[in-house]
Amino acid sequence: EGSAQASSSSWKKVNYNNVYKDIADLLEDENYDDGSYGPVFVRLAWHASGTFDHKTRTGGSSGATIRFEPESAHGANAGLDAARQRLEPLKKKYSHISYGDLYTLAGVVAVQELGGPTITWRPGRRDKTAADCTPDGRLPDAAQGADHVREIFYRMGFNDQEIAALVGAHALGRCHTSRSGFDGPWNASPTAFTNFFYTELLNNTWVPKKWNGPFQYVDRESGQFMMLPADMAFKKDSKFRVYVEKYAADQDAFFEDFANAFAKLLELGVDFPEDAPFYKFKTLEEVLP
Ligand code: HEM
Ligand SMILES: Nc1cccc2nccn12
Repeated sequence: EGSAQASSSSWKKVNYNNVYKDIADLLEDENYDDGSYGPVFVRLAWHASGTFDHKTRTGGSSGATIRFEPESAHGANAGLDAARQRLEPLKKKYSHISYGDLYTLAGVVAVQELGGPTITWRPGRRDKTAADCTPDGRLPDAAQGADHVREIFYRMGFNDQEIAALVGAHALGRCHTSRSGFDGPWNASPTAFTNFFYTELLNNTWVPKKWNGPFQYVDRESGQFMMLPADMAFKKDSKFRVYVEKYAADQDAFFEDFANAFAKLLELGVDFPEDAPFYKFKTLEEVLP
């Protein structure tokens, strides 16, 4: 998956409103997971960006090195080839777009089209080569708790409030034993961007799942839904819990804080051209009511 090394002004040759619409048209597929590529697009955008180290200014969403081995083969990135392959035809169609811009924009489209807040986004990420891949271990380990989560996200430059807002994206999608090894749906509506991650985390009784896979939780009420050990850290840790309770009680507050933190995540490590415009895209529904 090589790409013509974008010149510093390639980004000006792309109509991002058209790219938004084409990505939105790719979302639905009744034969994929719960009927949408939205959740895995959000995970691709987050993993492409979450490698950033603010001390060394390495990693982050400029470069899109997640598309190359060894990074694409890191355990945390298992399954993301499904998202990259779904988006590949758009790289062909919009030859001047960078993978970095394409992958992050796909995350924006997914959040917005699944009912989430408007995410401000800028073009101008420039692709790098496989030589610039980041080392493994920069993304969080779901088997660990609050101290590890803080270590990973403080390294990116986030605070507790931003971390607690970001994890609300677990309202989307599911775990796959073939990818992370964890299993299962977490809720009956995994393709709706809501504050349900927080309400379910707080309102359900979560007990260890009895199975021979990795340690995870299941809700005692239905026995159907899951939470990761790292998810439970947001309920157990008193500083994170303050935000979990705030977002469970107020979806608008969650949307506002998520929009700010997700926009910041997707810009980690990028030196944007100073004339790159900020976009606030309309959803398909707003354009074609
Ligand atoms: C707090 C640390 C986090 C940990 C330990 C974590 C871990 C995981 C794991 C193990 C999965 C299941 C992967 C699979 O088997 O397919 C997953 C899925 C997902 N994660 Fe996270 N995650 C974290 C934070 C985030 C953040 C910050 C975002 C986005 C802002 C995010 C978005 C998602 C989405 C959308 C899915 C569903 C993907 C799908 O359905 O294919 N996660 N996460
Ligand atoms: N959707 C999803 C993915 C990964 C972890 C998780 N915990 C709760 C929900 N959830």
